[in-house]
Amino acid sequence: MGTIGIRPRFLVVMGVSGTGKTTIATGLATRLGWHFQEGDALHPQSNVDKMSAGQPLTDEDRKPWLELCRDWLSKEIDAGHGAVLTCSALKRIYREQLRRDLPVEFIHIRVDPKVLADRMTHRKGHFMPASLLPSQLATFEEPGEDEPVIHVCGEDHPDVVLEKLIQQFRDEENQKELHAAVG
Ligand SMILES: Nc1ncnc2c1ncn2[C@@H]1O[C@H](COP(=O)(O)OP(=O)(O)OP(=O)(O)O)[C@@H](O)[C@H]1O
Ligand SMILES: O=C(O)[C@H](O)[C@@H](O)[C@H](O)[C@H](O)CO
Repeated sequence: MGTIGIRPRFLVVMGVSGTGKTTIATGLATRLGWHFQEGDALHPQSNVDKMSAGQPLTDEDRKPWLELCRDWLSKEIDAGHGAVLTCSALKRIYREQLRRDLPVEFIHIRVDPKVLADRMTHRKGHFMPASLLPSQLATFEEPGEDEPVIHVCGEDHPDVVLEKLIQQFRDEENQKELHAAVG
């Protein structure tokens, strides 16, 4: 158990660009004392160059990047330390690659596309141009019921999202303890 009674989890904060993945992932890592990795920092330079030039990535471009993301998660799992990674994880096959043989869970941040367009237009110092938002939205595959995904509303204040997530983690711990005591 961690310092505030929450067992280590291995989370990918996912969603199209501008949904607030970095904001939520760093907030969780700080509050829970878990390790954080910015998925964007693992992109090969060729991917960053492509996106900066306004070209969407292909499955082939994303494959080696997703493997680096999975390697990071795998190392954290071996170390047993709670960990949070940001990664768009837009398609089911990408999410399957990330969690292959690993106890990885996803937090999907939903935001209305109009709000996203506004955020991306006003964001400074980021390589991702707002012009790539339509391709992000077109590529995105809604996670299925069978995928280990928690959905959150990315239009709420980040503090509200973080409070709800941590409460949900606590509730799940309590449920488990109850089952163990009863069963
Ligand atoms: N809940 C929120 N409400 C309002 N603004 C937010 C919220 N979360 C993030 N933002 C703002 O939206 C912008 C995008 O946030 P952030 O960089 O965390 O998203 P991201 O999903 O990591 O983006 P990318 O994948 O493109 O790197 C930032 O300017 C951030 O301050
Ligand atoms: O799969 C992708 O197309 C990429 O990961 C993008 O989503 C960006 O890296 C990220 O969102 C930065 O804005």
